[in-house]
Amino acid sequence: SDGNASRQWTINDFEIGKPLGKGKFGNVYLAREKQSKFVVALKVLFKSQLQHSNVEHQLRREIEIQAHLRHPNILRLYGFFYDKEKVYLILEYAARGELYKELVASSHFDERTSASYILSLARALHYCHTKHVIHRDIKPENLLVGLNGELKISDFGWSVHAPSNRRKTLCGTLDYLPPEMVEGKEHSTTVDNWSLGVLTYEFLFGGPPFEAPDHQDTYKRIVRVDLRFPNTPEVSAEAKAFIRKLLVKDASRRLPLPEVENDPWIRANADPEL
Ligand SMILES: O=C(O)Cn1ncc2ncnc(NCCc3cnc(NC(=O)Nc4cccc(Cl)c4)s3)c21
Repeated sequence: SDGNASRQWTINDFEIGKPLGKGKFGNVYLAREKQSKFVVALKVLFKSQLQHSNVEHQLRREIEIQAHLRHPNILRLYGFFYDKEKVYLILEYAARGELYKELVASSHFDERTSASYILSLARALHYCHTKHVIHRDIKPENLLVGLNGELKISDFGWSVHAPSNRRKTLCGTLDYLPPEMVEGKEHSTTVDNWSLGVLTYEFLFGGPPFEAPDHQDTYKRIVRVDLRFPNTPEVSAEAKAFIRKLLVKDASRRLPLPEVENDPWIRANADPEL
């Protein structure tokens, strides 16, 4: 309930468990709130590093945005607290960790698994877009898996309100960015539609579509929409047709997210229980 979100937590309210992951700004630990015995993930961020990288405003925006998002496929940010040198994010615990590890372990997903994940993602992103929130950083590392295999979009550290021309300092990979963002132009919610297409390709083929030895080559392949499909693994024509509906240079012509569930490939392959 929101009653808890606003109370002042301290680190002494939690028992800290095993580290779940190591990040650029700090680590994530399994933790349990002592009174309620509620299990969470606790991300510990060092203020010094946040200040050094000048991202405090981004963190504040993330906390603000996440406070208003409630969806089964969006990882909850229950609240935060801080002490002299650290900021702590109280996060929903995703018991099966990063989807990325499963993708690497199996090299690629089959069409039913891929379509089911993509449908969940489309619904979560459409929910964000109805609240004028663009995630902007949809990639396997930001997708977590819950106890029952359900997908959770996480890390709204790069999200903004639409429309935006806020530069995404291209420190990370360009692979998931649409042409309008790599070109630094104004962009809107449909940047996430593009990323959904990149992700579909990566689930099915094991790597992103515009991968290249260096930034410049990736940049060129994205702005030219230089999309090629390898002959292996074997992928259906319907899957390729679905990807082509999202990887469209003209942002206004990308498949709208509410129409994803009516796509023939999604209908034929996504788990109807979703
Ligand atoms: O820990 C792992 O590696 C994987 N793992 N495994 C299970 C699990 N369950 C829950 N969460 C996990 N990880 C944290 C996911 C995040 C959610 N939201 C974030 N936000 C953020 O980092 N914001 C942020 C940071 C620094 C600067 C700025 Cl500007 C913004 S990180 C889990």
